Amino acid sequence: MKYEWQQLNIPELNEGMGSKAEIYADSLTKPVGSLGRLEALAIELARMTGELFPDITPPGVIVFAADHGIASEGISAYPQEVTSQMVRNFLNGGAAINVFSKSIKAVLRIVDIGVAADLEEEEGLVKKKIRYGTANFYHQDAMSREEVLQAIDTGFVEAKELIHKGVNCLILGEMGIGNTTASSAIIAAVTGQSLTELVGTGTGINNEKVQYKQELIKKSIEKRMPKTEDPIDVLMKLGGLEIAGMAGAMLAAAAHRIPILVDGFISTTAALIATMINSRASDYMIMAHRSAELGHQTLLKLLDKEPLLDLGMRLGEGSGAAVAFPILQSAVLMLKNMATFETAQITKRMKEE
Ligand SMILES: Cc1cc2ncn([C@H]3O[C@H](COP(=O)(O)O)[C@@H](O)[C@H]3O)c2cc1C
Ligand SMILES: O=C(O)c1cccnc1
Repeated sequence: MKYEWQQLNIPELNEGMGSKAEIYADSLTKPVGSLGRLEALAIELARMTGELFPDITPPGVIVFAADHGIASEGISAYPQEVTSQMVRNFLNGGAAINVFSKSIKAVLRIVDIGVAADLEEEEGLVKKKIRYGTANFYHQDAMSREEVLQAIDTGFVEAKELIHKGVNCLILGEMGIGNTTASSAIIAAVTGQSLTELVGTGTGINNEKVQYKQELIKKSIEKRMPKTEDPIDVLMKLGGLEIAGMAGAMLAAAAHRIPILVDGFISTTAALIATMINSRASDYMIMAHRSAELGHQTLLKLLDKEPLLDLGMRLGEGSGAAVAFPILQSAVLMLKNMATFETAQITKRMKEE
């Protein structure tokens, strides 16, 4: 054991605080249960943080960028260079995640964990490149075992730093052309679920290409033979560096009782990996939205998690989670700032016969 996250002690949920939040929510000036899922969220957040009125601001958004060798098989609607071009866009403030991060006053970090191009020093760019993209997993392992460990650790350290700076809720995002292919492959390898339920259109490929993508993943899994129960082996065989980084960051958040707002298909794949590394990590995850990417539905069912939103989004970058953050904040403020029946002198619910 070389890395902190390999022997992580993730605290149990604080059930006592959850019960307190439940009782307190019923004392607020509204019919019992009338704020629906917001009430459940307030209880979940109390369990996670161990506080009745947790402060989940400021949120932190870490976008990990990395390339995928499998992109050379033509499984994306966009070419590989879009990854590095989008990193520049993130740094210039022009991407969707910039806009949404700003509106929730998030601390935003962009991490080059494996882009297949040299990026110039620039303010806001965290340069932690482990390699210039993964290898094409149809022909060879995506990376070495040590590179997987380094990538997870990079995410872990990055998230820990943000948490020490005061970030109280964590959103992970990614940029990496070809990463829906890596994600579908990972989920198929781990769950054995049929590829027809896991492979979608990603950035917008046609049906013929989707079939080719399925076939390519099937053959690659047969060739690489990832060890189903070993998340490190799965990442080593299939990639990618940004998925490993996101998983590491999730582990850091869980260890610090920081709620994780999970974005779409790629983020949830990282959530699956983090949960395989440490099953308690899942206790600290709230699924922000249902991505329109086909496999996300299947994955959410497997993880037994219900997302907050369903807006037909299929972007990644952490965008859906950033859009969902105000819902979490509403849940916190409901509990913290509403009057109780007692303080507002309102007559309580009648007893039924
Ligand atoms: C301009 C642009 C911005 C993006 N932002 C996120 N993605 C998303 O699309 C990619 C995955 O889809 P596929 O597997 O089909 O390549 C990832 O980079 C993901 O973050 C983008 C894709 C593009 C083209
Ligand atoms: O849901 C996602 O994360 C997603 C979907 C399609 C393309 N990129 C990301």
